[in-house]
Amino acid sequence: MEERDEPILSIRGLRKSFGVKEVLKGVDLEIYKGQIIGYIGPNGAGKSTTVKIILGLEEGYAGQVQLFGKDISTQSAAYKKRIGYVPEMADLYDNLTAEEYLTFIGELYGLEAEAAGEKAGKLVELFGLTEVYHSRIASYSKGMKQKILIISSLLHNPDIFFFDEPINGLDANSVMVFKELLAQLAAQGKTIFYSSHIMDVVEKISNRIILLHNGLIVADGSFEELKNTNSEGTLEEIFNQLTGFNEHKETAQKIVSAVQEV
Ligand SMILES: Nc1ncnc2c1ncn2[C@@H]1O[C@H](COP(=O)(O)OP(=O)(O)OP(=O)(O)O)[C@@H](O)[C@H]1O
Repeated sequence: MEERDEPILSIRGLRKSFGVKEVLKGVDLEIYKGQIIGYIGPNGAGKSTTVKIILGLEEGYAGQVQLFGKDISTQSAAYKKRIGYVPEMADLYDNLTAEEYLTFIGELYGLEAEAAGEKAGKLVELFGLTEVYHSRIASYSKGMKQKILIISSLLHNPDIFFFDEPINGLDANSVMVFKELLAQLAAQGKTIFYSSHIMDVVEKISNRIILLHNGLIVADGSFEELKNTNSEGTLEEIFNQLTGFNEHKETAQKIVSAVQEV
């Protein structure tokens, strides 16, 4: 068993407002090495905002965020080299080839150009992209671009990963590889923070699920634990229950009526 005394990520009383709108209203979290956290919540709940604060991309918050045992507001930016990040939407440098882009990213993370190129080449092959390695990213399909983002997050062998809808656009076989990759990375002691709306995937891959709703954590536990404390069966149903939503049929009917009007 891993030593679990020291959390790798610790968040206390995190609050964040945009104008008069308070998005995070006091989030408390302790995350340990080797955990796969499914971070879920309705649209606009504040999931990306939480991740951006941890990554140092969003300032002006109240509360404390410690990563790798130190407050992120006082430690040097070097801590970012221990983070792998797949954002939900990314501007890839479309005019570059994957080789150019990945070598560049590897260098940003402190790898030597040659080592970065070699590692990128190996990962590109394992992700089945060798044929297009020297083509411009602009010519890639959606799933191929997503694989490049995933490779970018892995290149520098980080200790913690933040994935935001990482399997967007991946085909079924690639999803299987990715899910297995998460399990094996976690078994190596890597920590994974996985934000997604695909409930059946979150249910299967996470060993801890955290539900953010109206700026607060309203559920935190393994899927089994959530099932025991809530009457419903699947994670989708637990999500509906905890966010107080049961109007999908009525809402769909109203949309159909609105579409058919005039
Ligand atoms: N830069 C910003 N300026 C103003 N409001 C913002 C900004 N960033 C986020 N917000 C607001 O904060 C709230 C939370 O946004 P956030 O992107 O964190 O939600 P989310 O849980 O990731 O949602 P989704 O599931 O839709 O991706 C939303 O109401 C959003 O409009």
